[in-house]
Amino acid sequence: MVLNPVISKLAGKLVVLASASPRRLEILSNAGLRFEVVPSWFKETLDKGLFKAPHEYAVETAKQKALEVARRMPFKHLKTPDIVIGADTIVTVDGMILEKPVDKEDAYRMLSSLSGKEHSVFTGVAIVVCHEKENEEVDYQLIEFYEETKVKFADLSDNMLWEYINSGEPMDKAGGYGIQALGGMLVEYVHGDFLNVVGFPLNHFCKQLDLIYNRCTSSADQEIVSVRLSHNGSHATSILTQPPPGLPAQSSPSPSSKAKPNPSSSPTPANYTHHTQNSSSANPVHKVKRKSSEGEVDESSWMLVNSLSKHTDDREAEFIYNTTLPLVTSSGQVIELSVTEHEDSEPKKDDLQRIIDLMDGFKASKALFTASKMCVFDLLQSRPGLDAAQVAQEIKASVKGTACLLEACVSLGLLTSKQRACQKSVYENTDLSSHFLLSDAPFSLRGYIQHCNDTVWPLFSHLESAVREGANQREKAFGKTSKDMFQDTFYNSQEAKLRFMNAMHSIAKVTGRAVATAFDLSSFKTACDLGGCTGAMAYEFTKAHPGLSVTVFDLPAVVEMSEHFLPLHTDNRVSFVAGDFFKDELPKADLYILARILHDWPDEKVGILLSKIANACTAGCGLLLSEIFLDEDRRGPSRGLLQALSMSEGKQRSATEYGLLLKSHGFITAHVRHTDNLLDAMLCIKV
Ligand SMILES: C[S@@+](CC[C@H](N)C(=O)[O-])C[C@H]1O[C@@H](n2cnc3c(N)ncnc32)[C@H](O)[C@@H]1O
Repeated sequence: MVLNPVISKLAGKLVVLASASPRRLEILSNAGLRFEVVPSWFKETLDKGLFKAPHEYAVETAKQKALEVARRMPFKHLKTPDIVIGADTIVTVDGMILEKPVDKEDAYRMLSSLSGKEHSVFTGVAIVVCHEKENEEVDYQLIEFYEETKVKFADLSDNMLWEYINSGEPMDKAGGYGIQALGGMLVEYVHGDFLNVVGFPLNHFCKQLDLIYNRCTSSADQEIVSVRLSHNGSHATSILTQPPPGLPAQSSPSPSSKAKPNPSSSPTPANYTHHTQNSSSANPVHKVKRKSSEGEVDESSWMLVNSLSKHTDDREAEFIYNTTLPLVTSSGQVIELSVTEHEDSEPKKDDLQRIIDLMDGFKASKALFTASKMCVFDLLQSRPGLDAAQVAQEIKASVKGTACLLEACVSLGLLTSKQRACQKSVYENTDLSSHFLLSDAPFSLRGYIQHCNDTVWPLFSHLESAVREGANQREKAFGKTSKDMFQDTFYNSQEAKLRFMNAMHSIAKVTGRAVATAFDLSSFKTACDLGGCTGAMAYEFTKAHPGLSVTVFDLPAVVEMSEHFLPLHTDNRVSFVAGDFFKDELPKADLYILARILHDWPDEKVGILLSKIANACTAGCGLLLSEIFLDEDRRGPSRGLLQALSMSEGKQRSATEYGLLLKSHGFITAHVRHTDNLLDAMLCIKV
């Protein structure tokens, strides 16, 4: 009997259901589970077209719902739940996903498409297990799965359909029917879990809980370690309760950890590889096994918590190590994890390539910077098909050097080359260069590339000193002492200022739309973009929100140059005000935007700025923060962590760290979005 031991393990834990569905509530309370209901604020607007299979959409929605509540509760409810359960039910028929009907006509369309046919009901479920750490940070461990049930509807006449629709029952139900009530009369048969159709796959859920709480060591014993899973150059992060026998933990064990070093085995480092294949099993599982010099370790050693199949690009996955558990979960792949130890094996080809790529990274960057600075991409856009000698003549460079640069750019995917009959290669831009490297492309990153070359590169060439001294290297890099990064480095000459503004402009144009559309801002009428620079971000906000006017507030040196960056069609809903946001009065607005501002400053300065914003705000005002949010365990993204290496007074922070800073000034985090663009975003509300 699975159920009771599971339920009793949850006694005394704060279990939260991130759903307002009365049916889910009933199913779980009938099972004896004690929980709180905190409906998720996550808007179910994921683009269905982005998912390969319908269940992936349901699982992702469930995950986002649960994570939103798990992240909100410590701030809004001032308590951290032990587990948060999110679920999303969808109906699919003929390749279409049906959710809740918006009106009666929609219900009719849905129900008539189901009439006389078999359809699938998928419920995606996400269980977020929260581990609160001493420093108030919370680690989230995610278990996700789905259940599919097949349902066949009888042939339904229009009369029957309308009678059912007029009963009002379809309106809040996925697919427009409720099998547990009147809708049961429409159903000819059900194959699979009936409760899954009602809205929650109780049996599958209990099996998952059983695996977490009954068959694995207590969550308090879990040791979070990071392992790199190498598979075609990909990586994964794993959560282990303790390391496999013979394998040392990669972070120091907690006092309660049962991990013991195995003296007979070789020490670090270890390589992990995983292999994936599709499982034909109706109840898909992830199998994981370890190979080492001591032979294969029982498959029962590992429990996979998160589906690798979801992360086809960077294949992030989480594992819990456990000595007794067979295998777990979730969506359709069999994964085999092999562990080998360095002393016994040759380095893998992938690993070698990865190290070489890292070693050569700076050469690739510099080749890109140089080709961009010498206008190679602009030239080949206006005159495609030039050979090296012709390019050399145009860019006033040696033929030999130009040929090397062009060939390097081809190898980096920035140019293509074709051999002419005379054996000469001719060059053209690739789509990548045409999108991002031309001076006049809408998403041109040329300004930012120039900033990287002229400002970031010199700073990085003094990285060792920066690391030794823990101080910025602007004096070494630029030969001048500087107290204020903006006034003394970026704005100390007209040329430097324009270069910096160009860099900000190009990044804001590329990232602006994703930030501006990350949240529903329809309740705000006036916004102030603090440190809004050229106004590029502000224009994206006014484009995305027709009812919004934005005041760009920046230093006088910047505002006086803003007209150089006006878009072709000027927008009179964007205006500029000059001032210093640490000293001057801030323009009044309903919404304050801080895009790529706070990372430049230490907590103390951030405190000054936030208290000025808080004073300017009344309850209900918004603060939209956009930055690179570090992962909560500070293991990524490397873009943010690498940027921190050349930063001076400022620092990179996680969403939780930003949330806490904002909370101390009366702002409650309402939503966090990890956009698939360069910047993440957080919307906070003043209470
Ligand atoms: C890293 S840039 C970000 C620009 C813009 N928000 C974006 O996302 O593209 C920082 C901006 O803050 C402005 N800034 C720095 N110190 C300031 C101050 N004390 N008062 C007003 N603006 C300031 C800079 O001039 C610059 O435009």
